[in-house]
Amino acid sequence: MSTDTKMSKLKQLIQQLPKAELHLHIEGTLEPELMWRLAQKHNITLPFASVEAIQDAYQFNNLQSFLDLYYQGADVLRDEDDFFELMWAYLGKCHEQNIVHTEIMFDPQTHTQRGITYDVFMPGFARAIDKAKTELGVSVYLILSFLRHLSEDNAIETLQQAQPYYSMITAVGLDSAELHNPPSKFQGVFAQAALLGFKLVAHAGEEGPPEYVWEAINLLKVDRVDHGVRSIEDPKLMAYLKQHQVPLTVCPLSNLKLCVIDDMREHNIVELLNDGLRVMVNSDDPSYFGGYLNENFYALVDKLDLTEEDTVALISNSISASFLPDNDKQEWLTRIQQLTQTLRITKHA
Ligand SMILES: Nc1ncnc2[nH]cnc12
Ligand SMILES: [Zn+2]
Repeated sequence: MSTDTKMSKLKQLIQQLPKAELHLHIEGTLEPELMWRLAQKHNITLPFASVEAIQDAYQFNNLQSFLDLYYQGADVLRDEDDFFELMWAYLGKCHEQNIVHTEIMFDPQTHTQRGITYDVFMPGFARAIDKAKTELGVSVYLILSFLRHLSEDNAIETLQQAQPYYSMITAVGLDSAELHNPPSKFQGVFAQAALLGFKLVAHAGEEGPPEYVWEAINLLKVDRVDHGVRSIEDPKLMAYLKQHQVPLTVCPLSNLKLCVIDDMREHNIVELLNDGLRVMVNSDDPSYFGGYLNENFYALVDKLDLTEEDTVALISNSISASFLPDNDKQEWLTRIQQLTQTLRITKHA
């Protein structure tokens, strides 16, 4: 079989296998077309002359340069229908890409800080999630994510304001500008969230040092680390992550777009996988980074010679590292194995 045929068969396998996505910011799925349409709907003047000009502005040199545009973009989200449309568009993508389960982060403070309350965005999200469950068969958990450039007191207030919606929320998370905002700053609010029964995740080791990953584990007691790619700089941390099978929700196109790496060929995801860590592929902010989940996988096939075995392991990890109940995980893992046998590219004797 030629290399091209093998690569295209692998891409078919990626498309066809059921997958979970565990690191996705709903505000990061706002496509330029929807941003443009909502700006017109609400009479908002954008600093862009056209949809193409928005797209052209998506050139970043670090996390902060992206965050500036991302928070500005989110300003077009004003009423319940806007949040419905945003969520519904992403869940339609999930259906197209065979993402059967997704654990979605949302940033309440991005909205409450501009006077948009939980009573606006949560019902919009709920409507889209219910519709996707019945019409598309996509299952959704929500992760309330705190903005780490704001204070811990503000995070505590944000957690309290969410109280009427606790039953819709599975976990809390930590995102935004990582450097100079270490996990230790949020120890109190994470302890409160744990007492309330929420699962815990935090971005760490994206731009920040391995020390931040240690803090997320030891001080915040997270169940998963978002990104975590800089863990590779600390052998003791690598050994810990392997021993405890702490999931790292890795986002290849994001790392490339935000200059965490200079070239996809340098990405360490396959190395982390081969070192025995529980890593999987995610899209982070697909509208801004040039691709949804499958496009992230395709980039690895094209640039990192991803094998069939690696692919199946990454996809299986997306299920096993999810917050789904164990019996659901088992069903999906069995389904992945069965389908892999049927669709097998490399035939073994
Ligand atoms: N990649 C990322 N890192 C930190 N905060 C984010 N918010 C949205 N995407 C993010
Ligand atoms: Zn992220």
